[in-house]
Amino acid sequence: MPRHPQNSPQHGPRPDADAPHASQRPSPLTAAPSPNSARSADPVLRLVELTRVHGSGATEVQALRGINLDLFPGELVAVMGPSGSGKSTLLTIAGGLDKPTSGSVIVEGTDITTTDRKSLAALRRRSIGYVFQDYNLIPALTAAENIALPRELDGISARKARAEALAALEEIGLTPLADRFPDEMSGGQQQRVALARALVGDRRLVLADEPTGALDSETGEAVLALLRSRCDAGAAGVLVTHEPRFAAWADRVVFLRDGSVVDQTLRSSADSLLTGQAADL
Ligand SMILES: Nc1ncnc2c1ncn2[C@@H]1O[C@H](COP(=O)(O)OP(=O)(O)OP(=O)(O)O)[C@@H](O)[C@H]1O
Repeated sequence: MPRHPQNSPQHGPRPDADAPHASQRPSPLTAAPSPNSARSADPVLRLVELTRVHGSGATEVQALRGINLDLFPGELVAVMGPSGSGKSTLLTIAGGLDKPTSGSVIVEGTDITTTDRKSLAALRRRSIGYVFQDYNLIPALTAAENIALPRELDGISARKARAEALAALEEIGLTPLADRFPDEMSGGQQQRVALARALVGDRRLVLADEPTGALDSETGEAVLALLRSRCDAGAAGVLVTHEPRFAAWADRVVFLRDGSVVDQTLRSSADSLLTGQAADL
């Protein structure tokens, strides 16, 4: 079972109406790292002095300014910050979907900023699961086919890939939807299928860009529970979110502003987030 911030010994309760006052409970965001986050292990993801400049001349935007971040097995890190602070830019570069202007992105020991396109594509399929806010399922493929596709591209037999996809659907409670097309599913169902696609094949790095954006709160919690559960099983996850209650599932929260990390899980920040006082986030 995933550790829920409400019932985990390491995570304090969410800010429900009947919850104790923030000062009386441990903050989930400042709690000790997860037992799975083996700090002695090599990081799954390393961002080293990452910068990204979009455009040039008068339209130039410095989206990232020297970001450093290590993410270890078992860790789920939430990235928060105001609109335009660089969250999506950070995630797309970490996932190999965009290149930094300078700096390194090291995924399981490989610098993906210097690998050739073919190797990068293979590494992304093998090691990186990416969850988009708008699901990005292929409309012409069923749920099971969407999940199986990256595995088949990776050389797994169609039969094995389908078996894995069905197992993934069972894990997320969507077995009856295996043969449905995306337009025959609700937004929440599509997002869970997208998450299953990101997780299938034991990818060690899961990057999720506001995966709960279009979902009701109950479905959003279910998606977060899945992500948390995969991190508890040893993956490393990055979650971009505007929602403090979803960030409460994370081991650490990184706050971005104007392309720089301005804060990381300070108790005061975490508590004010959980009590809804961070008005500018
Ligand atoms: N392709 C692009 N071309 C030019 N500027 C860009 C591009 N992508 C992002 N930017 C700019 O880079 C900065 C960071 O954008 P980014 O989308 O990473 O922020 P964000 O924190 O994810 O914002 P939001 O919360 O609104 O999604 C912003 O000023 C944005 O306008």
